[in-house]
Amino acid sequence: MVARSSNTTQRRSIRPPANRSTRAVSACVVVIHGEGLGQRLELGEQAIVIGRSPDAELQINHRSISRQHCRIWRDATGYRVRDLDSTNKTFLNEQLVDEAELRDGDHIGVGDSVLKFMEQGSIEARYHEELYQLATSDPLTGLYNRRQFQELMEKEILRATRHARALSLALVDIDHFKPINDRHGHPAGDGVIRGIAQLLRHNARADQLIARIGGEEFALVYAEQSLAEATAAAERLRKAIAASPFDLGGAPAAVTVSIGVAQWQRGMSSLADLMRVADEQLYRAKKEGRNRVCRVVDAVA
Ligand SMILES: Nc1nc2c(ncn2[C@@H]2O[C@H](COP(=O)(O)OP(=O)(O)OP(=O)(O)O)[C@@H](O)[C@H]2O)c(=O)[nH]1
Repeated sequence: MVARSSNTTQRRSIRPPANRSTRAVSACVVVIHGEGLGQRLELGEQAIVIGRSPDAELQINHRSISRQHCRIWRDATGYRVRDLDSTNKTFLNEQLVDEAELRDGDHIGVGDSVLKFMEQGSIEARYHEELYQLATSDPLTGLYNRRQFQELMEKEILRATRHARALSLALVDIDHFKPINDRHGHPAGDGVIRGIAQLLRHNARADQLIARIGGEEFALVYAEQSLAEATAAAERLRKAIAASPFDLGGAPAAVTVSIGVAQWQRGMSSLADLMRVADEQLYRAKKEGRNRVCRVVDAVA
C-alpha cells in the first residue's frame, strides 16, 4: 500500500484491445458483483491469489470464498487463472474451470463474487481505473480518502493479528489551521493542506499507507513498526514539517503539526479502538502546546 500522487490515473490514448496472440502488457481485475464490489487489483509479473485470507493479494472477505481461492499469473502468452482446490470452485464466464487462459472482458466467478479481467489500455479498464481513483482518493491531495484508509487499515489489522506483527498508527493534525484560512483565504489553506500532504509523502516509506481522513487531519500507518519506532519516525516528520516554511501572503511562515501515535494492542477489538487511543494522544499533543508528538506514556514499546 502506498501513498499516491494526484496524477496516478493513467491517461493513455484510446486504442483497440491488444492483439490476442501477443502477451498482454498488463491487466487488472475488478470486482463487479457481490462482496468486495469495486475492489481492483493491477496485475503485473507477480502471481496473485484471490481469497478470504488477509494474505491474499485480493482479499474478499466472504464465507463463500476459500482462504486461497484461485491464482492468477502471467506466462509467455498472457494471463492464466487456476482454482486452488477451493470449496465452491472457480468459474470463467460461468463455466467451471480448473485452469484457463484469461481474455479481455472475461468474468471470473469466485464464491458469490464476480470479477472482470481487463487488459490495460482498454476503454473499460480506464473507466474502472477512473472510478477507482474517484472512490478511493482525496481529490485535493491525491492521498487515500478516509473510506479507503479504513478498508486498508482493517486488512492491516487482520494481518498484524494473524502474524503477531507490530502495527502502529499516527494521526497528524495541522496546528492553528483556521487562522491560516481566515488570514490568507481558503485557497491558501488548500495550498497548505497540499503542501503538508507532499511532506508526508516525501518523509514516508515507499509502501506506507497515508490518508487524508479529515479537513486538516491525516493518518500514517506504520506496518510492522512498534510504538517506539513509529514515534521516532513521527518525530522526524514533525521536525521536517516545522523546518519547511510555506509562502503565505508573500512571506515565509512556519506551519507545524501535532501528532498522536498508538500501537495495535491485545485487548483492542477494532480500528475504532486504535483510532481512539491515537486521537487521545493527538488531543494531548494539542493541549500540551502543539508542534509535538505524543504516545501513551506507559504503553509497551
Ligand atoms: N482551506 C481549507 N480549510 C479546511 C478544509 N477542511 C477543513 N478546513 C478548515 O480547517 C479548520 C480547522 O480548524 P480547527 O478544527 O478549529 O483547528 P485549528 O485552527 O487547526 O486549531 P488546532 O487544531 O486546535 O491547532 C476549519 O476552519 C475548517 O473550515 C479544506 O479542505 N480546505
